[in-house]
Amino acid sequence: MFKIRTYNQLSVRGLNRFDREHYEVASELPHPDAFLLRSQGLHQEDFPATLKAIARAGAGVNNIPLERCNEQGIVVFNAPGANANAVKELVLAGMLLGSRDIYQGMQFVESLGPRDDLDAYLEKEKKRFTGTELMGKTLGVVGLGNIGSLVANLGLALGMKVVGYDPAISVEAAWRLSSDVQKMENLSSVFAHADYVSLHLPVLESTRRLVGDGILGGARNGLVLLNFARGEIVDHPAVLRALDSGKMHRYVTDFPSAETLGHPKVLHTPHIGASTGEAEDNCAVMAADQLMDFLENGNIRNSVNFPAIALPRSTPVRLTISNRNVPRVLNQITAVIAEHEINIVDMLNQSRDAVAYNIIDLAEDPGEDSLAALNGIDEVINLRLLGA
Ligand SMILES: NC(=O)C1=CN([C@@H]2O[C@H](COP(=O)(O)OP(=O)(O)OC[C@H]3O[C@@H](n4cnc5c(N)ncnc54)[C@H](O)[C@@H]3O)[C@@H](O)[C@H]2O)C=CC1
Ligand SMILES: O=C(O)C(=O)COP(=O)(O)O
Repeated sequence: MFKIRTYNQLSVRGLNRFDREHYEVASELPHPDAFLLRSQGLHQEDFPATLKAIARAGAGVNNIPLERCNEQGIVVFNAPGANANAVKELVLAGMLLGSRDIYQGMQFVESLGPRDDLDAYLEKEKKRFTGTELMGKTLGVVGLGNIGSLVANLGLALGMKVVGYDPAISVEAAWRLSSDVQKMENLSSVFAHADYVSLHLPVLESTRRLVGDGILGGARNGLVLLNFARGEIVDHPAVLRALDSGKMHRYVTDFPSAETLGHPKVLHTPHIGASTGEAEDNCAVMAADQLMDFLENGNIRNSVNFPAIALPRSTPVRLTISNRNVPRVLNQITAVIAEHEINIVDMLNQSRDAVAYNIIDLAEDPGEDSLAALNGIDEVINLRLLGA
């Protein structure tokens, strides 16, 4: 029986992927094999010794202490692309909120009590809410991954000119991207060319407060900045300065902060980019399927800290071993197995940065002694014996 501890609201369709004969799935579950979660912050959380994997039913993994997971051999999965369309559609709403005074106009209408001259009054006052059109303007997209590539193509469909910047664009994202998207060499060029800039990059040490005074100083006047990525990517005091000076027209963000709340030119949504039924289903189903394949077969798909690896089962006895990625560990592993006179039927070894991972199908059960010897190899982080 595998135990999955859940956090946050997860789609029932995703949770139903786990067959309850073999999986116990609940919040507050002791001795879990895996966590399944959305934005729950884990940085302050101790990990139980039983924990083997964490599946993030979403894209961003800044809520998970990856360094600690690497040290403890915990495999972290995410669900790339599963909520991308939901975010793209909210960005469209954000662009319209930034170009037309929809929100302010609605607030104005709501503030009116019943009055006989309502029509005449609205016709007189509507000049306060004149906006601009998206067509013909330039959209800059920073980060052209699963979400950014959809947003860039959307901009073209709206009749915008689109420029983009991504220093490490993946081959799949490049295939998705229209050739009409103009490539920029750096972040400053995006801001120098664009009327609207939409951020779709992860928060990393290198991207924290990336959008600050320097970048904003070189931006086009009247910039609308859209942040549906993470609040930490933007230097909020710098954004407020740009709004107050008139350099920036609107800041539209899915990440409310104490600094930006209450500013009349900031439009906040409560981190709902991925909050659609469809995205919640897609994310939870993808995360659950990846977890099950890992727990049952040791295969790894869409991990953010371990290599991608999958081997069809060739025998009922499978060993998986995580080790530090240094020379001669594989030799030691195969030597221990040979010393115990067990035949290796099939095996696969992959590495990623400081970690290596092995799937080894054996002709017979290895027994306690050989498992202890394998565990005793200095560089082995952890080991699992999977039955049929
Ligand atoms: N508002 C919400 O509810 C949601 C927010 N997000 C946020 O959006 C981010 C992006 O999501 P996806 O597109 O699915 O991720 P992704 O991994 O498919 O794409 C991210 C792209 O950013 C690029 N990148 C990295 N550093 C960069 C830099 N310094 N400048 C420009 N590009 C850079 C990467 O090369 C990659 O192509 C997530 O990391 C998450 O923080 C994601 C989903 C929902
Ligand atoms: O997928 C992401 O990175 C998100 O920000 C979505 O977060 P959520 O799953 O809605 O809490």
